[in-house]
Amino acid sequence: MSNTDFVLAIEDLTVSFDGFKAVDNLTMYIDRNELRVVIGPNGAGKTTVLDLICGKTKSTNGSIKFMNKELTKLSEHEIVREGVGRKFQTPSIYENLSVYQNLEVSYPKGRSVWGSLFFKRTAEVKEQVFKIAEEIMLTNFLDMEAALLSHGQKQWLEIGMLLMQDPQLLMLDEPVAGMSAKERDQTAELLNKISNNRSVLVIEHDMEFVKKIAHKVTVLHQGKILAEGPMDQVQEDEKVIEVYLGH
Ligand SMILES: Nc1ncnc2c1ncn2[C@@H]1O[C@H](COP(=O)(O)OP(=O)(O)OP(=O)(O)O)[C@@H](O)[C@H]1O
Repeated sequence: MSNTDFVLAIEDLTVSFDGFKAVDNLTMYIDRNELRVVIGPNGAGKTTVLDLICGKTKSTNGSIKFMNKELTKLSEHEIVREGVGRKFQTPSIYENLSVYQNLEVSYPKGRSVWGSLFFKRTAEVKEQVFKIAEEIMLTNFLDMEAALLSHGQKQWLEIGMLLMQDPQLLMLDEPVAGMSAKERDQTAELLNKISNNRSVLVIEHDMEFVKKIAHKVTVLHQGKILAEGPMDQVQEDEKVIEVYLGH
């Protein structure tokens, strides 16, 4: 396909594990600043789609273009460098470092235009740490050891660590699992803010949360798209009710 304005263009994507197609000829497009949620029953292929985008799993067939660049041939590290960030379900923060230090170590090395001018870089990193800490609601916790944060705060910190790299696409697998109702609301606000200037792709089972964040919803079933559109439209879809929402 020729160049497009989509941040992510997935076309005819298939991955087969010993003949079993976990993702089957999938085509989907994500716009700039779009917040897309992928829903669907267990085993539908949702996590596998994220694994394929971030290069953890290699496709059998098809194309994944991120800002018009083909990702399927790149390594996981190269894909991160292109600007794709992924958060897994379990937080992978440094428990014995402070919130500040966790954010600081996540700043990409060599990003600074000042190169070896150490003091300039330090100021630049610091500014970014404070900006992100405010975004993830942890300004008052910067000196706290990460181990002492609540479960929800740890999840936000990990989102913040990804934001330090300024990805153009952020992918999150069940970001509110295990969170309190208040933390879920705050996470919805956070993701809405984040998608003001980047695209976000979320897998989620919590439909109340999905309603609060999704611009559009893609329903996966047996590796294929069952339905796609705004949440209020998708939740009225008979096929979707039958295989997923009605359960
Ligand atoms: N590396 C692999 N090797 C073999 N089969 C796999 C592999 N990864 C995923 N699968 C299979 O592919 C199917 C899709 O799994 P996937 O984890 O993507 O589903 P999911 O929609 O994320 O489900 P859940 O909601 O339970 O997380 C499952 O049947 C799974 O067993």
